[in-house]
Amino acid sequence: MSIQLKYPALLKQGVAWLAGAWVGADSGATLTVTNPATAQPIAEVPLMGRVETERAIAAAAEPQKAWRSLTAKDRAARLKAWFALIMQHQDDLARILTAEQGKPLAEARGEIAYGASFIEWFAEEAKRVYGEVIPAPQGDRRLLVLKQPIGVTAAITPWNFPTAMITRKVGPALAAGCAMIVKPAEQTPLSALALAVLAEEAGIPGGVFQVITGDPREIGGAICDSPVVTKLSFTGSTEVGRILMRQSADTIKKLSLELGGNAPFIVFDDADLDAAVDGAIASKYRNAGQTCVCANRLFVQDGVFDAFAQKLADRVAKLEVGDGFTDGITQGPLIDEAALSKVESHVGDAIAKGARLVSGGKRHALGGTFYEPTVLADVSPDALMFREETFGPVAPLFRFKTDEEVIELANRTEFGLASYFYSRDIGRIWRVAEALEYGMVGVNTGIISNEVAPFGGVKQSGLGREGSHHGIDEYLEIKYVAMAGL
Ligand SMILES: NC(=O)c1ccc[n+]([C@@H]2O[C@H](COP(=O)([O-])OP(=O)(O)OC[C@H]3O[C@@H](n4cnc5c(N)ncnc54)[C@H](O)[C@@H]3O)[C@@H](O)[C@H]2O)c1
Ligand SMILES: O=CCCC(=O)O
Repeated sequence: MSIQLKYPALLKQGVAWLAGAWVGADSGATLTVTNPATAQPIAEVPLMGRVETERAIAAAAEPQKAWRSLTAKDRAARLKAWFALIMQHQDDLARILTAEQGKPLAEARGEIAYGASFIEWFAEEAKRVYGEVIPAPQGDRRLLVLKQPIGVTAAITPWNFPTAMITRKVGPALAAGCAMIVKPAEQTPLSALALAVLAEEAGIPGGVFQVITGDPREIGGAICDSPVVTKLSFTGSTEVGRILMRQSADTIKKLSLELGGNAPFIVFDDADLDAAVDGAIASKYRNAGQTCVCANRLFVQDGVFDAFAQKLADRVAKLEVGDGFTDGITQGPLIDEAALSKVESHVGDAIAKGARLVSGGKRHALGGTFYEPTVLADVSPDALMFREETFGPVAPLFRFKTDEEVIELANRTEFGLASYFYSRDIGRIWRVAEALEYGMVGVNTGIISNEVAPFGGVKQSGLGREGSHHGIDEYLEIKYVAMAGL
């Protein structure tokens, strides 16, 4: 299938970006990347493993030293050049993203701009890595705090945001003076490789940014085992996050883990219901519900439950499902058959436990991995979708009566990534925002992500923060220098 690019060099076939060269796997083996909307193959990428990963790690060590020796201003200039190239090729990058991931083209364009914003933001932050001078307890001393790059780093990223989940890591890593090896998800490596094409054009040295594709266990194992890699940043499921954390124990690697969520979306009876419906549509159905910060459980207060359910169903009926390349489409396919089966089983389980189907509820007539945008009412807290991320276009509505009850329900999960609520009572807003055990809280909004704010979770949703001025600290070590005898 041809993706029809203005700049066809962005679509790499059979090669990955290792040690400043476009190379295949040693074995010559490849993985096929398919379009989830059509099940048609798009491209082949190398099936690399441990040996190629070890080569990439070795190839990063010396270039990282040279990169960290550049002035922050010089690193910032290369990152800004990269940002400009990404935005110049926004349309092509969006087409590659839609082809391999399935999201509607308009959403893919949005992801490219969102992804690029992390490169621009951290280009600026590179120049603001300040140290400290601490007042000393002895007169002959001066106590200094320096911040230095942590060294060679690695990133393992998911398929749901094939561009932004990479740039949110590479931006701060390179700004801080680190090198980074990226392993994208098997389903969506083409966006990562396209970023590498533009990084090379922006003058980012080959060993400083590398993209290797292939076997997750082998590549992840080699990264975790390596004492040269001092930091691993992972975005993906909590299950794989746990594996990587265990594997990183022997080398005491610094970790950033952006893991799964189970976001509550609470509508109180004093909410602006139309605004709450807008927020629910944005939060729940973006990327067909395949977002770690997607509303997973919608709690609606008794007095407005039926009105909210009706308004939401009316809006859901207007969503257009189809191939992301078709004009007007607002919901693409799910990524694969496993994702579709999970959604089906969650819906079946909720209905078996007493939920009422308001709209949707089955595979879409288009076939493939398309699923109807779905609303379920009066879902029981015993349902699977109360405990697990559904990761699909299903809005389960749970009924509640009091603030205390909903806060307990919202916090009854091991996850703690994003949460949302709608209310116009300022006292309630403060109380609920403080009581929610989540890393992020959206008040009267369903969209909270941007490059200037700290993104991340508490509990088993992960460790560390990405974006904002905090994001660069994940790639810096603090060094204390005591200067005595002055
Ligand atoms: N918190 C966040 O910022 C955030 C963002 C996006 C997605 N997510 C989460 O990611 C999940 C969906 O993404 P997914 O299905 O791609 O997750 P996943 O954990 O299956 O895969 C993520 C990445 O890990 C790799 N991987 C899988 N097994 C591995 C192993 N044993 N060793 C090393 N690498 C391995 C995959 O190849 C992929 O690159 C959801 O749970 C979602 O909530 C979280
Ligand atoms: O899926 C997780 C990332 C989504 C976001 O950055 O808003």
